[in-house]
Amino acid sequence: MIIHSHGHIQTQAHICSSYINLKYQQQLHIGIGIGSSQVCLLSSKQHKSPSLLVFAANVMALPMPSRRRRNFKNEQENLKPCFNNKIKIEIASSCLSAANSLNTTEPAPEPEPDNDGDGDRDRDRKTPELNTLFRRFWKVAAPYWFSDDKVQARLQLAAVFALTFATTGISVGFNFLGRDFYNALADKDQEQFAKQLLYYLGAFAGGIPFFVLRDYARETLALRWRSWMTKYYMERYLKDQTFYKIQSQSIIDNPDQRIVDDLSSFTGTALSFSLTLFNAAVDLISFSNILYGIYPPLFVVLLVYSIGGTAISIYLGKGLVTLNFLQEKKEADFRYGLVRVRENAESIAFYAGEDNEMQLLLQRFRSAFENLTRLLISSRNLEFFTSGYRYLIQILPAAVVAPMYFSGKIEFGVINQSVSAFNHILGDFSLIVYQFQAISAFSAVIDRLGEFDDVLDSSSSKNLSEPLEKICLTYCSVKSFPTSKCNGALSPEKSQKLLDIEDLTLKTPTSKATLVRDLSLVINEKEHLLVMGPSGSGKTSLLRAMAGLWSDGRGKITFYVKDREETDAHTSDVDSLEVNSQNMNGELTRSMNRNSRGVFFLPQRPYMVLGSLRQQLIYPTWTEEVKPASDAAKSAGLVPFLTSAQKLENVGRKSSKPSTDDLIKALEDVKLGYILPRLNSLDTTYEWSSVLSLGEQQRLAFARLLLSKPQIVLLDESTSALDEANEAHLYEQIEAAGITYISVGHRRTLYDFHKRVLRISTVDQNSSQSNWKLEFIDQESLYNLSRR
Ligand SMILES: Nc1ncnc2c1ncn2[C@@H]1O[C@H](COP(=O)(O)OP(=O)(O)OP(=O)(O)O)[C@@H](O)[C@H]1O
Repeated sequence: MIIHSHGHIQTQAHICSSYINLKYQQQLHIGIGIGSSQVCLLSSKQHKSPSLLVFAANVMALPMPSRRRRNFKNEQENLKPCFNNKIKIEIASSCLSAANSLNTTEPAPEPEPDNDGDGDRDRDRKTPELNTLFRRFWKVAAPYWFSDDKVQARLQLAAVFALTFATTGISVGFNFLGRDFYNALADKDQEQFAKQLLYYLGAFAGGIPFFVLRDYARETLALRWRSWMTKYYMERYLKDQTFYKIQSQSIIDNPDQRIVDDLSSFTGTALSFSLTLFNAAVDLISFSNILYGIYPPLFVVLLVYSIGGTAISIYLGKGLVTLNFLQEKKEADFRYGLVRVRENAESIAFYAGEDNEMQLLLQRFRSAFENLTRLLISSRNLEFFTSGYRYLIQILPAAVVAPMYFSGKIEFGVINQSVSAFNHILGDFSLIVYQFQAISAFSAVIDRLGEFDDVLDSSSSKNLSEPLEKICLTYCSVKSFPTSKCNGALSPEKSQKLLDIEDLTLKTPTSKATLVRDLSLVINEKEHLLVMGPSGSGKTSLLRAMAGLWSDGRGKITFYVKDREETDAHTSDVDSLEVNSQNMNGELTRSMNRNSRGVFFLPQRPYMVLGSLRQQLIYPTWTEEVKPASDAAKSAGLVPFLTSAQKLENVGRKSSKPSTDDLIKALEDVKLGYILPRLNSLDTTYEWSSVLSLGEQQRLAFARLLLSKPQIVLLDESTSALDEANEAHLYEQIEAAGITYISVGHRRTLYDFHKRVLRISTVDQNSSQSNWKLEFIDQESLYNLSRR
């Protein structure tokens, strides 16, 4: 069986294969051949199975990574017969070989044009099931109410409910006051009328503060809830390099919008909806009694009317959830497009790319506009119904009760009372009809946040897309030189060793193309290494693997570094901290280790944080204490969970934060002292990536490095924007600081600062030969060469 599909399915099939790999490696082998433009999912001819066909068809149909996982779980049921029959299907890792061997592939059809690049996904999007929505709602909403802040949260919630209860009581009181007021009016009883008027005014004065306080308490609680959720989501987003995985693998759209807008509307709406429901329940009980007491058939008519109305509005508005979901996404895409223009203002201005930008932005806006038009049409159709529903019945209670008034069975005020009670109950029964648009928008928010939550969870537990075999990254914490031992064996030469790479084969995360094959290498202290090779051969990727960002492949990378925390202790132990695919907790420690364990990384593109020059310099080794933004915030008592993050982050760093003098010296060491007079102080904030030249930004990055004083640093073309004199100066500085470095670069001038060169060539995917060569750099012959 061969199934063809578009290129974008490659990853999906691949992830499924990884999933099978993890779960059913022993029982199941599936042949997945991935061609450059198509996917072939093969079963061996002698083991045809309808279940496998179903599975294969579903793999092809899956639209998004998150849904892919969910849907695929269901397919396990379909696949069970295959496992039971012990069908053997082969996992082919190479797509080309499978596609070529079959030689029966058909060209993939041209994809339809797509406005925002996500058309397929958008078109495939279905209205979520009600139970999925409920599950997601609970998953997103529950953690706060069981968190450290739960006592305060529950107390505030109780207060809000009590105030809501009080306001319902006040409404019932107004209903009776209204009845007596109109009775006095109809009886032309002036004295009674004046008395009722006074009661009315008194009730207003006493009752209205309850309404105001209820709203204030609700909004304060919503803000507190949102603050906690924001921190909770940001922590999970930033932990374990999840932000990097989400971005580099395009797992979900606009996580930033989900953290900012969706969380805000989720907390606000969830609270107001729960109160509305509570209010409606209390209201219903109170006013049902009144209405039922006046005329029971009126109550029954109302019940039938509202149940019918709810059913029709659900039918008419069922597409609104998806449209609202897409609207949020498209608006966020458009806003992100504008942010990119702001961030890349200079490059766009140099290119004079305004017209293209305008075109791209318009395309995004048009996509949002088209969806909004569809949303408006659906809302309009629903509105026809809800308006009719709302007004059609307005005169019913008066019309039904009037004959009783004419026959003298009830007083005039009772007509007013019945209309008021009727409207209250109608409102309570018709919550879904009246609030349908808000409910559908809220459902979209739940769906987006639930999806995000699932992704964050899968990232922090076990990433299903990660294969069983992967690179093992280890930090061996050496507490004292030179008598250290590792794994029980005394090993004097290990005292010098900083990095050991054993049989490393590195692959790209998505296409799984091999970049480096069977690399073995040891770096001792001061044995600076230069990594060279053609563009795209995998030099940066090698550093990515060392930094723990990429882990596809096999082999072992071990850092032997003095733990900063224990540098002062001078014990003679070695503590090995292994991080591998089997160890979920180890996974969590991977990025923390690198930062706190004397391994530093300077990326190819200098990164300037949003903040002052001081914050630039201490990044990422230390953080500034968070101060309340204003006195008002201080006096209002800032919620505790918004200040604790910094303290946590600084745990494990014993080296004290550099003083202002240290920072100035570091700037002077990288020849950046001249920028200080331009600024008022180290605490002035600028848009640094626009204010500093690229070379200055690179020098600033070296100042960070000198302040942090790691034992080993990975430099990815970190001096590419500098002149040779500045480059030499920076290398001298880090050499003098005792930092061992591994540099990636193309320039011949870099030979002067390194002892060895690792040459990586572009890998031949069809051969099994290693693609690297390690050479010593003969400084003397280089010197002679340069003199000639
Ligand atoms: N996220 C990714 N997913 C899949 N492939 C990637 C990803 N990022 C980079 N690649 C590919 O991996 C290969 C190696 O990239 P890498 O950045 O390591 O190259 P390099 O040798 O550092 O190149 P240069 O000298 O141009 O900086 C390239 O073919 C690149 O297209």
